[in-house]
Amino acid sequence: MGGAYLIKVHCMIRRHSFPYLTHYAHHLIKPLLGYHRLWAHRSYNAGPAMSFVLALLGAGAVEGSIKWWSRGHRAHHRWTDTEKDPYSAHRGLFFSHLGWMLIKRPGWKIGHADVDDLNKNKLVQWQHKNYLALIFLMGVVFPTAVAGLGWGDWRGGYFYAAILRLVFVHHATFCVNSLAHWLGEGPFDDRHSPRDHFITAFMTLGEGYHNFHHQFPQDYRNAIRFYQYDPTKWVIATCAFFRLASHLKTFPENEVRKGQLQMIEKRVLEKKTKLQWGTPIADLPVMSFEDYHHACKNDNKKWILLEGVVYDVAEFMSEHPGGEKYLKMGIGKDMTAAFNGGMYDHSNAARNLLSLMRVAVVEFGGEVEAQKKNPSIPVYGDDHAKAA
Ligand code: HEM
Repeated sequence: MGGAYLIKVHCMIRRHSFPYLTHYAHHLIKPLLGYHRLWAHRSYNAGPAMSFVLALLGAGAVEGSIKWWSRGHRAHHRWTDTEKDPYSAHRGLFFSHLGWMLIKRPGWKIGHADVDDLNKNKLVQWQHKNYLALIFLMGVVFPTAVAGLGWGDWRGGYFYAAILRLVFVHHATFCVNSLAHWLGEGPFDDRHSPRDHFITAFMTLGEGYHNFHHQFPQDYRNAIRFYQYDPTKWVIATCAFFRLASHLKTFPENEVRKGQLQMIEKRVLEKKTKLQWGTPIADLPVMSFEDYHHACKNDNKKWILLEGVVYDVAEFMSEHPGGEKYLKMGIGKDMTAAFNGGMYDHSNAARNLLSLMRVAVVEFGGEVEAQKKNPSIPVYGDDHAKAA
């Protein structure tokens, strides 16, 4: 008995899954196209026919009227992650997903958002006034009738296209407030919770590039690269092609790149702070060339002067890949030229090694200054022939 029932369900799913899946995608995309990108963010303009269809089908998603939804969404953008954010991700994954609907909060606790433009919009006002009738018509009657009249499956239409579809569509759109603030990375700004991730994008038909979206909310795209999954953007672009939509807004690539590069810089900086870079040159004590020279000659310091900075090579001398001899020869002298190609043009790695050996800076900088001050001071070159 149970087995026969399962087989029947299986056959039904096989027979009707395509139209129901299409129906699901279409019911999900309508609120995203209309409520989110058209009315909440005004990321493009829609002609009267398209606006009307979006208002009707958007009501069928049973997520509130355009006005109510957009007000909440604009507040979410303005007050992201704060107490006044209606779906604050900081209150946990469950709260941002659907907990916010279960907890009764006085209206003043939710941050203010300007919806004057929507108050002036006749279609939005009409949908708001007739919302209850529209959700019954578009949320239940319409999908049931499509399946019933389309392929004679009234019961399937009611259960799959109306009720089950509502559950899926609700959870998918709720993921924009929950999963998209939890899973992934913040390539444009990581001060707040919105994140970019393909999985969220897949589940929400493109809304998962949420970090980008919170940075550039008026951009009609959520995904900016051709390989990223954003069917809602594709539908808007197609509508624009057929002149149903116009004035698609995009942020200048220059501004988008700036944010990305700043985040890359920030991450590089974070990694850099985990390494040792030696005492910054600005924090080193200053000494005269004579003092440097004197310390090496009389105090047995194993110091070398390069580009105006004194380095202690005592421990490194025996490790020097070029041999100990060259470093010994350089002690107490200015070896800038030798280090930079006069003898051997050192690598970046050699320069990095140097940073940990800093001792002091020499007044007036490098060898030229030193030579000018005291031409009798030996620099590299005088005894080069002897060393070689
Ligand atoms: C504290 C200062 C110095 C450091 C940290 C240093 C470090 C190094 C390092 C890491 C190398 C391996 C190749 C490379 O990375 O470029 C190298 C090679 C070499 N260095 Fe130095 N060096 C210093 C000073 C000098 C001076 C003053 C001379 C010459 C008077 C010199 C002559 C050479 C030569 C000839 C080689 C080539 C070795 C070979 O590949 O056969 N170095 N040095």
